[in-house]
Amino acid sequence: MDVIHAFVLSNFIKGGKLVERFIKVRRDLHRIPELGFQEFKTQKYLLDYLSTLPQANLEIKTWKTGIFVKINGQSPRKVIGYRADIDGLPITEETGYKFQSEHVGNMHACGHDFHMSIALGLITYFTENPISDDLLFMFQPAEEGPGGAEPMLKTDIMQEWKPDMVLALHVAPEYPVGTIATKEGLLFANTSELFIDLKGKGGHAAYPHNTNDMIIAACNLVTQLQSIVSRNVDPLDSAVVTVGKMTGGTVQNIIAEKARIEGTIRTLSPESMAKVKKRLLALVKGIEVGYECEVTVDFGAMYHQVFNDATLTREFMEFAEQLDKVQVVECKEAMTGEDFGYMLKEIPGLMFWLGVGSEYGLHHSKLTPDEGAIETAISLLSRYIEFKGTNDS
Ligand SMILES: CC(=O)N[C@@H](CCC[C@H](N)C(=O)O)C(=O)O
Repeated sequence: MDVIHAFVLSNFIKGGKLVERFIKVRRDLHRIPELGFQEFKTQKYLLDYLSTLPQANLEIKTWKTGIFVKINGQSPRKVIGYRADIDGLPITEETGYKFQSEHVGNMHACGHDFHMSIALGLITYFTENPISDDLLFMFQPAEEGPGGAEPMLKTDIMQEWKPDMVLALHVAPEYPVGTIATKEGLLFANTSELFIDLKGKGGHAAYPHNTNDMIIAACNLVTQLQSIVSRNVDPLDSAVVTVGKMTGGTVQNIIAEKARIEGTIRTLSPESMAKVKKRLLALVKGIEVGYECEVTVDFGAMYHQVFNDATLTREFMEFAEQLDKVQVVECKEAMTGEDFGYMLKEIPGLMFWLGVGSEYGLHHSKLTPDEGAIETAISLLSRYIEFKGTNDS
C-alpha cells in the first residue's frame, strides 16, 4: 500500500507542482485575512477553488462563513474528519512579503493561511484518489475569537456528517520544517478571555483629591493580577494571566473617569481556571472598595483544553516516524488555546504542531513560516488518512 501511495503521491506532486500549487493558494489567502465570522472573501476563495475539483464524490455545505466538505468514500464504514481554521488577526503586517495582506490592520499571523492551503491540498488529493471511508473537511471560522468550533459542532450538518475521528494541525515557528510535535493527552491549555471595565470619578488634573482616578486603579489591578499565578496557583501546576491591552482616560490634563483592561487566562485544567477566576474576582472587589469605583468583569470566550486521544496519537507518531524527511518530537503541553479542544471533547482524535521554522513567533507582525512545510503536511496526512481509511475497522 505504501509503495502505491508513494507512486500516486509523487504523481500528484508532479515534480514540484504540488508545492507550487498550494504555495500559490497559501499566498492568495495570505493577502485577504479577515477577522472571526467576517471571513467572506476567504469563504468565497475556498468555494471557488472547490468548484474547480471533480464534483462526483463531493458534497459541500456552508455554515456562516465556514464550510463543510464531504468526500464520499467507495464503501464507507466510518468518517474521518479534518479541521482547518480560517480567520486572521488584528495585526498590521511587517513581513515585507510581495503578497502582503491587502486588508491593512489584519494579518494571517497564526498560520491559518497554511492550515487552509494544506486542507485544500488534501481535498484535492482525495477527490482524485478516493478511499473507502468518507472524509469530512471543516473550514472553521473565528478560532482566534469568539470561537467557531463549538457552534459548528452543534449544527445539523455536523450531526448528520459527524466524524468518528478528527485531526488538525497548527504551525509551529519554533520547529524546523520536517518536524511534527505532539503528545498524548493534554496538548493545549484551557483559555478564557478577560475584559475588565473600571469606572470612577474623573476631573481636573490639578484636583486629584476630588476624583477617583481609574488610571491608578487599573495600574494597581494589573500589578495585583500578577500575584494570582505566583501566590494562588500550585507551583507544580501552571497558569498564565496576561494583560494584552490597557486603555483609559482622554487627554493629558484630565483625570481618567474610565479605564479598560483586556487579557487572557490560561490554565492546565478547568478546576485551575475556576480558581484563578475566583481569585481575580476577589482582587477586583478589593479595588472597588479601595478606589471607590465600579468594576465589571467579562470573561468573554472560553476554550476547552486540547486533549489528544492516547491510542490515536501514539499510532500517528509511530506512523510519522517511519516516513523519510519527518522528525517526530514528543513535546510538552503549551499555554496556547484552541477551540479544536471542543471537537476533541466529543470526538476522539489529535492535534499536532507542524514545524515551519520562523524567527518570529505566532501572533507576530513578522511571522514568515517556511512554505516547505505545506508539502510535509500534505504528504504525511494523505498517507496517514489513507492508512486509517483502509486499515482500520
Ligand atoms: C493557537 C493560538 O494562538 N490560539 C489563540 C486562541 C485565542 C483564544 C481566546 N481569544 C483567548 O485569548 O483566550 C491563543 O491566543 O492561544
